[in-house]
Amino acid sequence: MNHNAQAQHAIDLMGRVANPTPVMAASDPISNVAYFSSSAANSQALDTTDLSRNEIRKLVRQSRNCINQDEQEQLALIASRHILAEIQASNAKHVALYRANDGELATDKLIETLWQEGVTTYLPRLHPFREGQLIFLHYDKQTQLEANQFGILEPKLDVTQLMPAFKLDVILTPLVAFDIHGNRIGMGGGYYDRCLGALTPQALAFGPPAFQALTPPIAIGFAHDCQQVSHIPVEAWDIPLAMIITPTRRITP
Ligand SMILES: Nc1nc2c(c(=O)[nH]1)N(C=O)[C@@H](CNc1ccc(C(=O)N[C@@H](CCC(=O)O)C(=O)O)cc1)CN2
Ligand SMILES: Nc1ncnc2c1ncn2[C@@H]1O[C@H](COP(=O)(O)OP(=O)(O)OP(=O)(O)O)[C@@H](O)[C@H]1O
Repeated sequence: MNHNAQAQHAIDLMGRVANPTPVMAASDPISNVAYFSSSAANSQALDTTDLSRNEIRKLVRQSRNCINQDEQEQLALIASRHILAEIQASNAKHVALYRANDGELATDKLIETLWQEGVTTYLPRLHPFREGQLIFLHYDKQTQLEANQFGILEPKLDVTQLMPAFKLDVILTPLVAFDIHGNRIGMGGGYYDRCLGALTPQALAFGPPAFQALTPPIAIGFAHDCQQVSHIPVEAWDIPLAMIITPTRRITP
């Protein structure tokens, strides 16, 4: 991609995007973007009372896959603008993201903007031999990507590019469904559950003394509005997200 094209993306993300019309305007302290309030948002969530995790997964995956390409692009731009404001406000310098799959909110323009803003970005890769675990590798425009077993692009394995997860400032977390309390259901592999579970203050307290002084990364969910559900059946291993950003909502449980 040439320099002009990148600059165009930055303009798109920083300026061109139309704000959604809020039902209940709550002024965002970070930018002048208005969001629905979290409580108003819950009344629009899909009623998932009595549904299993697999049933919720199936329904929500279907609904996010129904969003057409044009709308996907617009929604990703709007949500990217919101998450960019969060990243800048928290002064995060090392941010893990994901490459979109299965109707997830796209992150490609967000990533290009982060590069321009001097933020270092990382992508997850399935651990080469520890099943169910993720590693994070540095990602810039030179990084070679390859598809994993699920068809998701991830950086080729290069140990010089490894980033320990506890050194990240923000982990932008993909998810299938979320609720107002920050609970999430993912694609079903338990990858992010294990990763976030190892980064809680309680987990870090079991590590060497230096780990106890660490500030764990902030896990922020990034999702379409249609991925919000009324109830998530919570399991013992679930780690709630600190924040969820959608094109119209900023949920802080
Ligand atoms: N974009 C993105 N990257 C990600 C995740 C994610 O949710 N989104 N992950 C989050 O953990 C990890 C990958 N986890 C995944 C788990 C299952 C499937 C999946 O498509 N499962 C198929 C069944 C495949 C099979 O049985 O072999 C399916 O459910 O249809 C995809 C990703 C790491 N990278
Ligand atoms: N911290 C953990 N330690 C061990 N096993 C775990 C842990 N977290 C999840 N698992 C296992 O992973 C499996 C999948 O979990 P779950 O259905 O919650 O995944 P998910 O949240 O949908 O996926 P992901 O986190 O990859 O997006 C479960 O059977 C569970 O036993």
